[in-house]
Amino acid sequence: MVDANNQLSGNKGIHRTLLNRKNVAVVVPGMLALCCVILCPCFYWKRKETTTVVLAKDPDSVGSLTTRKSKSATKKTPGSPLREKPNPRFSSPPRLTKVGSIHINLDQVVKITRNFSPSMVIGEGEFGTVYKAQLEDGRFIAIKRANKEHFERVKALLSSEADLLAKIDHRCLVKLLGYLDEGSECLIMTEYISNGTLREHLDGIRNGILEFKNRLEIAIDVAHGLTYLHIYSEKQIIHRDVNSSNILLTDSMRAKVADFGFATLGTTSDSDKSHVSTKVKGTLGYIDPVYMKTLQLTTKSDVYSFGILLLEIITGRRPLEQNKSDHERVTLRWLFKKFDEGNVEELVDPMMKEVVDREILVRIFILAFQCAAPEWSERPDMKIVGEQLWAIRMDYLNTVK
Ligand SMILES: Nc1ncnc2c1ncn2[C@@H]1O[C@H](COP(=O)(O)OP(=O)(O)OP(=O)(O)O)[C@@H](O)[C@H]1O
Repeated sequence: MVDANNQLSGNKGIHRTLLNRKNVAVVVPGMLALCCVILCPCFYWKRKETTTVVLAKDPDSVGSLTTRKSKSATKKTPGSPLREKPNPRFSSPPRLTKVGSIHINLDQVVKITRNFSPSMVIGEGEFGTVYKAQLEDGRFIAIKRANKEHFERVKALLSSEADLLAKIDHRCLVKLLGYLDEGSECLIMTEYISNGTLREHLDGIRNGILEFKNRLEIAIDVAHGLTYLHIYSEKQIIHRDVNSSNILLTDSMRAKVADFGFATLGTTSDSDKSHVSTKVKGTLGYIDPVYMKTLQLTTKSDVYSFGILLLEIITGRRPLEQNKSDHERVTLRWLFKKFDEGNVEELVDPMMKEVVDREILVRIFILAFQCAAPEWSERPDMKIVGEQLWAIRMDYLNTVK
């Protein structure tokens, strides 16, 4: 709660500074969102082991979205040609036992995970344990197994995750391979991504320190993955939990967006609705303040989270730095203040070895601040963000030739 207050009230100061400078607008309506945090009965905070604070995952809301018109809504995201032609495969909800490209029964899963042996565990999430296993054809897969505690609720979450994952196919998004709901087991199987999470790399606990070029390319991959979800997938999908622990890296340092447990369908191209109304979910520090305040969700909420992620990628700092002094705790606020004072180079992750051209850094910071702007209308679409990052990457490569 204290952290939320800091995050939100800190952002208010940024608002003032930006308005003064007539620069990029980065305003987060701190007090209103703070009131929302305090008063809104629809959500509560939960502390994860990692010290990241997340909002409670509430499977009760799965599939129960309501829609209404927004006064402050931005333009409707254009529908993609793909969305105009419904895919008959998904015209009705997929039969969950048949979702994905591998068909495997529980006995086979038990066999390849050695009866869910602890030695096969590669991760623990809030709602399940993740195992690495090898199929008979040699492929490695990740298997998320629903916790037995609150099983029915967790099952609903995994089923929703599988349902959404079944609709997507993009190299920057983790691919669903199978889903199994049998007796007291509920399992979701995805491609195995071998090189850990982005956060682990930023923390330097994987091999080596991320080079600047890699950081840019990771950001571009995430932007492409989100662009696909927002405008090219069969139905618009809003991820709602873009954060550095949900970005998985391959051995060749390509990024894939994972963890669709909070993801939800957005508006349809033939609808006049500009947003969906739904309970607040996400990871504290990355959640769009407009969404927190209004409970209205659009793709621009993912854009906000992406802006926070981009700052994290360049600076190495978490959105909320619990152990820093008050004025440094909310990274967005602190970074903007420093940026505004003209200190740009010193904001870059100190672990990074390269010296990056100031102009390149300025462009990235401005883009990130724009993504995290206070109003939806001030935030660019993910597609534009990806294009701008790509242009920055090209210019960066020219400076190091
Ligand atoms: N497809 C995958 N390939 C490789 N590792 C994975 C894969 N999916 C998950 N993991 C590992 O398992 C960990 C837990 O993943 P999971 O999605 O369950 O939880 P989380 O994102 O860390 O937290 P939460 O579910 O509570 O938001 C990840 O941090 C990652 O290290």
